[in-house]
Amino acid sequence: MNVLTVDYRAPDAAARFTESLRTTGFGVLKNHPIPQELVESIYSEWLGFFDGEDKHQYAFDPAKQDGFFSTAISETAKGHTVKDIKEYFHIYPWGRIPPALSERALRYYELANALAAELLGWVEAHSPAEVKQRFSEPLSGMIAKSPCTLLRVLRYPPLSGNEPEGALRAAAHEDINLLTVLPAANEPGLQVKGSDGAWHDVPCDFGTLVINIGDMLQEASGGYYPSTSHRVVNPTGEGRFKSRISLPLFLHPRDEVVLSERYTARSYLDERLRELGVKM
Ligand SMILES: O=C(O)CCC(=O)C(=O)O
Ligand SMILES: [Fe+2]
Repeated sequence: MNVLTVDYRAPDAAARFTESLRTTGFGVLKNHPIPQELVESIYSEWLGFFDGEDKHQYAFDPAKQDGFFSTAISETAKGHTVKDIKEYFHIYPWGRIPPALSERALRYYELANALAAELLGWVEAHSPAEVKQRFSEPLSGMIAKSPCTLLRVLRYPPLSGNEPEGALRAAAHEDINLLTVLPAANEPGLQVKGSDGAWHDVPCDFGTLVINIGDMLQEASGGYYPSTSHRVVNPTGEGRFKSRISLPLFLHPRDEVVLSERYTARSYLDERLRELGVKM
């Protein structure tokens, strides 16, 4: 398992980054264009939000899927029975966002979206012809102006010691979407499963960006790009008393985008949300 950390400004960045995605499902970027002070201020203002009571006024809307998902209702990963130890807020530009937190979150949403479009261009340019011809349109076009792209602010609370047996911060899962952009979190814990079946720490130097393939890109590429299992393990030692904040942007194609002969983006997503138990 070799998740590469690639310098965004290096001349061979696109090729090396795409190679890392193809072999591991993950790639890490340093010297990327997302300002670290923006990420850090989002972490700190949302930590305050999760620590307060206001969040309960934003209870998630089962139809629209925006808003606050408490630890009591947060998802159970596909194939698992215990809930993850996490709470989170789903941000869509058209959805509810606490007014005091909206400016930075939306700025991040825009910047990370633009970077994701560029990275999808890298992926496409470095795909073999037989993979490229499966794409119903350019990958970057699939996400352009998509109202379905979701920014999730996640807060993994400190551990109380009363967690259910076997519960993890995030149980092993694959992401549903095309591509995920995830700034390194404020605490470690993210692991990816190798083809050897073992769990490996994803490089998480603060300031880097982690990018991973989701199921929709695996589907659209006929399996050429793997959507690999990953998880967030529980901290030990001093880390048990700390919250972990992370900020994945899940790049989702517009509903009508054709992923494969079997699925559009919408039909694929609906199937997966029903499996997660967060949609009827
Ligand atoms: O918190 C993390 O580092 C990863 C979160 C994740 O994998 C997810 O929400 O899909
Ligand atoms: Fe994930």
